[in-house]
Amino acid sequence: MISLKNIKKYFHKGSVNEVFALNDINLEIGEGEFVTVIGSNGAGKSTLLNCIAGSFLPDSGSITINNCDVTAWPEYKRAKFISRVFQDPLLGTCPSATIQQNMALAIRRGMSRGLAPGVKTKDKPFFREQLKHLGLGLEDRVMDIVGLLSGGQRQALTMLMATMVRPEVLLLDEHIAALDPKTANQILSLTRDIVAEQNLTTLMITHNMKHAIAFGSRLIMLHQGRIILDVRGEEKMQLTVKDLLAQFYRSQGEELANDSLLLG
Ligand SMILES: Nc1ncnc2c1ncn2[C@@H]1O[C@H](COP(=O)(O)OP(=O)(O)OP(=O)(O)O)[C@@H](O)[C@H]1O
Repeated sequence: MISLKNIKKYFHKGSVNEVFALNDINLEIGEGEFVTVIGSNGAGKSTLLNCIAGSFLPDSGSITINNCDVTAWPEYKRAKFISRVFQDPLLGTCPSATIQQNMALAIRRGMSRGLAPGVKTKDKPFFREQLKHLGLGLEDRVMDIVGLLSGGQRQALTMLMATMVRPEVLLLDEHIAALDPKTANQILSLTRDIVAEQNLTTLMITHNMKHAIAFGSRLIMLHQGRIILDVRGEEKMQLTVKDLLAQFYRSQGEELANDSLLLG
């Protein structure tokens, strides 16, 4: 479970370029909840994930994961709880190492790394079994250098590696945005299966409103650093892209109304 209380995050505070990226975020995410996160460019989506992951610390507020206050923890210390998959498939893997060397690193998540661990003979059948689940034939290519894989194959491997040791929290930062539509759908299905099998607490940023509605158990919309929509269950299932667009334009309209008030 994740709990964010009164999270505020500024960039360039006190300067003319000041940005209020997260404006008093309060969010409780229960164990196994799969939250899709939408919002316009600059709404604060990545900043929210960065604050949870510890990529940077909030200016105020607190973050707890499974009742452990991690607010002041640096990113590397939170890594024992959190796995993250980015838009760029290059970021989740070591491209110059083989598939099984990458998996050997992933299986040691949260443990002290020490010197290069190498691939243990006893782990090899497990790696092949895991790869087989992907249905991409990668189980027959364990000695291939990861840099040779296509973006989709690599992102599938990244998803596998991110969840081989069950994380308490899975953060997906537009993880399908760089893929063609067919591959994106395959990775989304894989995501849904892994999240369901392991009952993972998950946040997934997407710009695709259809995906935001179809996937996950809860949907939040951010606008100017605030949560302006938070729906789950039946209410989420009834949502349409039209509803989301209406909400989106309403938030933009309010902004215009405020501006006109100010200018008036
Ligand atoms: N490291 C940073 N330094 C300065 N400003 C930043 C930094 N990171 C984010 N911002 C600013 O904070 C605001 C929120 O950015 P963020 O990346 O969280 O938005 P987003 O919703 O993820 O947008 P997008 O959909 O375009 O990726 C933006 O105005 C952005 O310019």
